[in-house]
Amino acid sequence: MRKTTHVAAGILLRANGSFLLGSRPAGKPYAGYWEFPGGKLESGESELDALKRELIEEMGVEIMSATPWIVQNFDYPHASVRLSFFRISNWKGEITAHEGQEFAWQTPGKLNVSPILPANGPILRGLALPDVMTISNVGELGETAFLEILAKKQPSWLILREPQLNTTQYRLLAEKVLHICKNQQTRLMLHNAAELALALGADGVHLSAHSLLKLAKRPALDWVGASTHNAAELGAASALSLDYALLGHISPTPSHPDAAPLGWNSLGSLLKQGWPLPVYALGGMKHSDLATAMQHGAHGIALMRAAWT
Ligand SMILES: Nc1nc2c([nH]c(=O)n2[C@@H]2O[C@H](COP(=O)(O)OP(=O)(O)OP(=O)(O)O)[C@@H](O)[C@H]2O)c(=O)[nH]1
Ligand SMILES: [Mg+2]
Repeated sequence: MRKTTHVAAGILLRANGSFLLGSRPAGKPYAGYWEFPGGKLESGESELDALKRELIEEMGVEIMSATPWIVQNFDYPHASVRLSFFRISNWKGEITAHEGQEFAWQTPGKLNVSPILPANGPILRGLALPDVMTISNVGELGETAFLEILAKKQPSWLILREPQLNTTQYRLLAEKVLHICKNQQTRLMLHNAAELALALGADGVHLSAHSLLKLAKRPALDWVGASTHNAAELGAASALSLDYALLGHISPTPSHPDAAPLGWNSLGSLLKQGWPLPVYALGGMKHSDLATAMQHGAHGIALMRAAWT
């Protein structure tokens, strides 16, 4: 087996969600391809230390805070790389091309530069995911109240998970919810219902861990995510190239009164193993938990009760 080169790369993010790409300088492998600024770890260096050094060297930027994001392994003809991506929304210094590269701010889902480094293609989709994923709560709120709050709050993404409904009831609800979501540009993920999502034209499907483990291939929908509880299930979601995973439950929640919560430390150690997909902290989350979740390597938080109050 050949040696793996460890690389740290930084995603500079502006408040409007746009992110920075740089072109690789002449003389390097894949010159002219677009990438996230960063480079190889030197011996004994941590990923974050390497990233801080590279961003100063390559572009005169001092990182004020960065949170670990996803880890992508990729085999190039010239090297096998393990890329650890960080999200950076707080930095100091003028962005300056110290290596003759070009820089371009990009909008998720609407890239206007090319080509992109092959390892980066799959991860760019993750930048279109929201910090807060919302999960429906018709079960506790009742349908009328839920639909009203949905139209008022207009979340950017919604997972319609209502296990108390039978197939017919769920389909009827999904039709109403989809109508509201289309009007207000909320992306809608149906729960364990890939065929219904295709038939109705919903944005994707969200799988329970149980369904995830039974699947041999990714359902043919634009967006596919899954609920997970441990490394084996995160591994299954990664192997199917899913777009995101929810991981929980992290804090005590009335949804799982008997099961012990994972807690932030276990979430942190699980995510430190490095997964190629964004992971949301789920279970007993409040809006105020977002920063803690991100510091532990999560992409964001998934809210059920707290999303609708
Ligand atoms: N910086 C960076 N490297 C990436 C990305 N995606 C990706 O596949 N790589 C690969 O990771 C490796 C690290 O690249 P690098 O050339 O930036 O390393 P470096 O800054 O330390 O350069 P040097 O070795 O010339 O000093 C390359 O094989 C590159 O193709 C990315 O988004 N950013
Ligand atoms: Mg570099």
